[in-house]
Amino acid sequence: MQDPNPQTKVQSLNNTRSICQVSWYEQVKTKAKKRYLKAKKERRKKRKSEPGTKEKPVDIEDDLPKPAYSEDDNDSTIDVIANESLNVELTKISDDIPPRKRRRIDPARETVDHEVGDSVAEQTTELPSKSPPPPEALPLFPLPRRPDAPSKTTLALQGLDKALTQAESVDAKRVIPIRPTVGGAKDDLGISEKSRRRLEDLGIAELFAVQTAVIPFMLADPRQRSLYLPYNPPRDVCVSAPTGSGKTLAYVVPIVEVRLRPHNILSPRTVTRLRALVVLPTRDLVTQVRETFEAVAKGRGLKIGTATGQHSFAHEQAQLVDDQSVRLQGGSSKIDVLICTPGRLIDHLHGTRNFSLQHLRFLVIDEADRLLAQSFQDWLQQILAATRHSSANLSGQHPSPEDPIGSIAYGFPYPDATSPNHDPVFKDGHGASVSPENGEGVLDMVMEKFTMPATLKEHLIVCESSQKPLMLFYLIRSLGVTNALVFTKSAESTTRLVRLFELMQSDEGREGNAPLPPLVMKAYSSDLSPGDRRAILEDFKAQKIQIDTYKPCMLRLDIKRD
Ligand SMILES: Nc1ncnc2c1ncn2[C@@H]1O[C@H](COP(=O)(O)OP(=O)(O)OP(=O)(O)O)[C@@H](O)[C@H]1O
Repeated sequence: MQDPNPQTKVQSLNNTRSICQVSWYEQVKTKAKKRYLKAKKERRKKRKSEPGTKEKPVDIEDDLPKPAYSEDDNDSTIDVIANESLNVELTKISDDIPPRKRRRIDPARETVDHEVGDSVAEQTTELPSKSPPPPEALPLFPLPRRPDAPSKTTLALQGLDKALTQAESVDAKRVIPIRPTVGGAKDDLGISEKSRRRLEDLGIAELFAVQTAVIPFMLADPRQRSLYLPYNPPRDVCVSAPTGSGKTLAYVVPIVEVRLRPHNILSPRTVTRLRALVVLPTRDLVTQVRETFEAVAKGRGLKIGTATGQHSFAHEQAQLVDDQSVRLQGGSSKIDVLICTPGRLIDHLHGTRNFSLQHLRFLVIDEADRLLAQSFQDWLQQILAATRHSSANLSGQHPSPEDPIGSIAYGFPYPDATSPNHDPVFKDGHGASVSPENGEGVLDMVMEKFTMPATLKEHLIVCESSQKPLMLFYLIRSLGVTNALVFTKSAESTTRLVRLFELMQSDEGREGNAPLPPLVMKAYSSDLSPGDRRAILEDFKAQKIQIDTYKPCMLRLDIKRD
């Protein structure tokens, strides 16, 4: 019967064919497997029969490539055929070559190997391995280390101005003779013969430490000696040195020298200009500095003026400027040097027509640490503004070209606050015994560490504030002090302390104690007239007064004792 559906026939034929294929595959697989197992058995037998060979827990199958005809693998006839031939090959190889042995790892030996190093390398090469031999010794990496902490000095100097950290420290004991010794090296102080003679007349035979640093800095370069510096930028210098170390002369001598150099274009002078301005905190200091200027510049024709408020404003104006009737472009001046207090200076900048700082060559801020603590009317900024351009905005004058101005700040530890220019030079005259390289000299100064005279003895009594006068009196009496300066904070407390001391002294003999030598006490303050103040000082120097009470910052005392 003809199949109604020819497709069904074809399919049944196909089914028959696939059954045949499976049975053929099973046959081939069984044969190959048998051969493989047989070969394996023989290999085992052979190994056992070899003398001294123990059965090892080595599975050769692990080392050899796995046959592709595993029990689970029945998906491809071609694979089976290929694996069959592979198995034959493998059988041959395993018959000829002893099977590779799996290396047993002995932990103890492994440790020793690491320690031994070279021998490990030898043993490793014996092992059949394709990996490159390990390096003989691994490089040692440095262990992490805690960085050294910066020194106290480095930390303290952080953020300070370069000029301050690189300050030139001057040895306090350094002196230079005014006149070079016969046959000695010629000095480079820059002081003229005329000035040397004048200083000798004043009893100055040698320059003190701070003067040896500042005077050559301002005079040794011939360009600095000329009045005008058209191509040279102005320079600033900040000086810190102990009281009485000679700072005043250190700026007075260069100013007198520069102004009166014979080769200066204004010598012999035709026009008077205000060239130097010295600012001080008190009238008494102004008077003292004026005396020093007059002494050093004697016979040189230098015109010196002061403005402190001691005289009327009109009187001072008449001293300062020649003509106030009309505005003059370059201003007008009757003096070469002005020594003043900051308040009065600002008054003249605002209120005196033709008073001008535009030709200023030197600006000296003496006692700068105290002066700059007073922000009164922003006086320093006003002065600097008046030196840089026309003071037209202050006294109604017209603009004029700038003149270079160099500033000298004395006793001020932070130069950038005072300096109108960049890169000020700092001279530290405290004579630090440490080297300047390690910055400690500067550090002492920054930390306001004061140098005390070696012979000075200090006594300290801790007491209640109300007991202070009593304790002071006890100290003076018990130590047998015959000359004392007592500083107070105000003129009023100065007077009160003197009164208290007089009362205490009058009470001393009442308890039947042996009378002590009487003390003479005086109050020295701005409440007194200049004449009275001078008389008190003279009496104190002559030891007619045993105790003087002062308001600090009032004056500088120069007392010479034999
Ligand atoms: N080279 C010197 N040789 C001898 N005496 C000097 C010399 N320099 C200054 N003197 C004297 O030393 C005293 C103190 O000097 P000066 O007033 O200049 O000190 P100072 O450092 O300005 O003090 P202060 O810190 O109080 O302002 C003055 O009597 C002065 O005449």
